[in-house]
Amino acid sequence: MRKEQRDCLVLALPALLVATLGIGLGASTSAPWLLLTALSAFMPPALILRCKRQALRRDANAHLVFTDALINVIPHPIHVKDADSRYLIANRAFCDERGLPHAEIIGRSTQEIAAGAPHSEVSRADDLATLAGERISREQHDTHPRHGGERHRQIVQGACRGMPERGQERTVIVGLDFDISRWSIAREDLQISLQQQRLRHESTQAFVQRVLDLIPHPVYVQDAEGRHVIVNRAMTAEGELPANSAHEDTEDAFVLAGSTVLREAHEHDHAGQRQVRIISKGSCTDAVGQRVIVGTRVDVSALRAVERHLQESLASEVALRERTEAFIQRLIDVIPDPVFIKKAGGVYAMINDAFAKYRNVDKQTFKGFDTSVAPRDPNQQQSTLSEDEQVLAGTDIDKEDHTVRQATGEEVFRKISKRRSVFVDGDPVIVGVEHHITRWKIAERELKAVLEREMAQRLRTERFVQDLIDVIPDPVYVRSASGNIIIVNDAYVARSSNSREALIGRLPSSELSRDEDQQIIAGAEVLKEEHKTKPSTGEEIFRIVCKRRCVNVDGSPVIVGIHHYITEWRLAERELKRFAEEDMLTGIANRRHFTVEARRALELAARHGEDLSVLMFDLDYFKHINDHYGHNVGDEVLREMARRMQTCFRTFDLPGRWGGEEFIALLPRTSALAARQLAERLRTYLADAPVITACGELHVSLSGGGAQFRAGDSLESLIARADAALYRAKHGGRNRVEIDLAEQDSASPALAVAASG
Ligand SMILES: Nc1nc2c(ncn2[C@@H]2O[C@H](COP(=O)(O)OP(=O)(O)OP(=O)(O)O)[C@@H](O)[C@H]2O)c(=O)[nH]1
Repeated sequence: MRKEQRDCLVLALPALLVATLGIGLGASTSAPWLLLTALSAFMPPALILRCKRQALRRDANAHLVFTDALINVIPHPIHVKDADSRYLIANRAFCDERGLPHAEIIGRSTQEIAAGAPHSEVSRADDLATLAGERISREQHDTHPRHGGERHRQIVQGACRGMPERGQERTVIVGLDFDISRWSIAREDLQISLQQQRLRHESTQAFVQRVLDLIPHPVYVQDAEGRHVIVNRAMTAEGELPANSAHEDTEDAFVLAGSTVLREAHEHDHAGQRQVRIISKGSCTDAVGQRVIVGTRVDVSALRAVERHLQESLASEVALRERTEAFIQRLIDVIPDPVFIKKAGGVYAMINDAFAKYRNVDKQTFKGFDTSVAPRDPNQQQSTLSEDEQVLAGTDIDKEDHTVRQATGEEVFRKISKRRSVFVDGDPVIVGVEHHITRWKIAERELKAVLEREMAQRLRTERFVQDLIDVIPDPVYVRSASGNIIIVNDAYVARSSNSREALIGRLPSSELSRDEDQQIIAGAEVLKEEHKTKPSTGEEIFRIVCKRRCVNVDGSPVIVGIHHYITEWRLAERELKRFAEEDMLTGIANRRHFTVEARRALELAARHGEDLSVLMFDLDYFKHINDHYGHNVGDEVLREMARRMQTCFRTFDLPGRWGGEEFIALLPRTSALAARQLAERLRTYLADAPVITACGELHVSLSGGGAQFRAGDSLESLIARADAALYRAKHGGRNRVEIDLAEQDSASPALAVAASG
């Protein structure tokens, strides 16, 4: 017997033996045969056959011997006890187990055998229970009495009737003590393995449950009978599921057969709200090999609502875009110039009526890059495309285009502007406007011709004006409103130390002139005389300055000024005046000027009640000087007489030559006595200081007479009284002064004033 067969026999034997005992103990009357029959189930057929042949050849006693031999073959402890629990039969394995010889066991009771044994034995009570018909079958765990090893045993015991003894049959106890240590250990291992497998299964199930619970949508696992074996938390939260419809049952059958389901379900929830779910079903094999349905019910109501909203928004956007495009179309159609919107590659997105009319195309059907619109010249076409690329890159194009129509020869001027923009569909586009400026260009051309003519006319006018003012001998200039010189004539340049070019643009040097120019621009006129003396040369300059506001040929206000130089006139005038008022020989007032001034002084004196006196002088024996030294010397004496009069008299006195060698002096605010003192001062001065002439020093004297103005006096009467006094001085001996003192108040304040002067 091979080891595997033996192990199999060892493992299967207890169960079969128990079964055999259960059957045999109640059914057979021949114990050996019964036992043999029971054991035959565990024995090889050859052994059974041999046993049967031996049994047939021997008698009944021999059966017991055979039984002993037979049970000794069995490696497990087997015994047979009588009703008193004494061993009748014990096989070799039993004896070895107890460590006792067969002889020491047979006939002894269980209690005797077990006394002192560490392991427990079947008790007497068990035997009695067995004898009463109760079958004992229990496992026992103890320690081997000899080698101390741990062991597990299966104790099986039952009652068996019919054992012959002295012609009677008695009931015996048949027991089996089967070592199941290996089997028990294997069983424990199996239990542990099963426990671990169960824990793993539970753990896996828990993990699967947790995973499914994380899914926010309902997920379930359903077996073939329609029972939900797993549902996730989201599914549980939905409450009780409605029963499947017939259609769903059919659907589930297909799913279990391998189909998959993915469909949308429209339902209403408990609150009556419309729900949209995505139902997904598939099948798989579960851990125990059963086909199950795995289903999900994803609520996409919110997504569908968003989708519906998006669709509505999209439709609205499309409508808005269409309305926008229509508005843009209407807008650009209003523009009288050709307008186009072009995409990359020369594709026209939109054109207006003016563009369609100018290019002779149908606006509604015209789309894309039309060769009839595109330039016919390939080079020009390429140039246009290149230009469009620049515009799309961000470069603005502003250019003028001039073409001549071949058919009519008509000139066309256009101002083309192109800009980059973004169309309503988001594409970058070129917005172009072709502004037709033919009329303006032709008008400009004509205007330019007119302007050139006008410019020529203006140049001629300016030339004429320049020539005109150059004829004027006086300096003439034209200043702008801001004061800059814009035109000067030759006379102005001639009087200036600067060139004409240096003068043009120059501003007035003085603030006064600038203010005056502003007044003239405002409308004032200036006509004035200026008198200047050049510091460098002392040259006197007289000029009449005339300024007036005029309008230039270009329409701007200007200041036209002319400097009329009258220096010669003023000097001649001054000379004439001198001739009219001065004595030509002596330079003092002549008789006419003296008379005019004297009359005015008499009027003032009479009006203000002031003193006024007149002195008259006559050189003594002057004829002798003339005669002796000549008239030139006489003239020298006369000039010296006049100089000394100017020396002796006050600044407000007026000395004059009355005629020949006669002199006169008008003394305002001077009394007669004061006049005497002045006359005496002159007389002594002349008498004491000889006159130096070409003929040497000459001693000259004078005679003087004076009179003070009185009420009612005329100039003639006053001079007459002075002259009378002079006459008295002449006749009184000459070189003396006589004053007309008749009725003169010597204590008058006027006299005191004259004396102090
Ligand atoms: N050199 C010169 N002599 C003049 C001028 N005017 C008059 N006489 C002279 O003055 C002289 C005046 O002489 P008279 O009238 O006789 O007076 P007199 O000689 O001064 O004598 P008495 O007056 O009496 O002292 C004349 O001989 C005139 O010719 C003049 O402008 N120059």
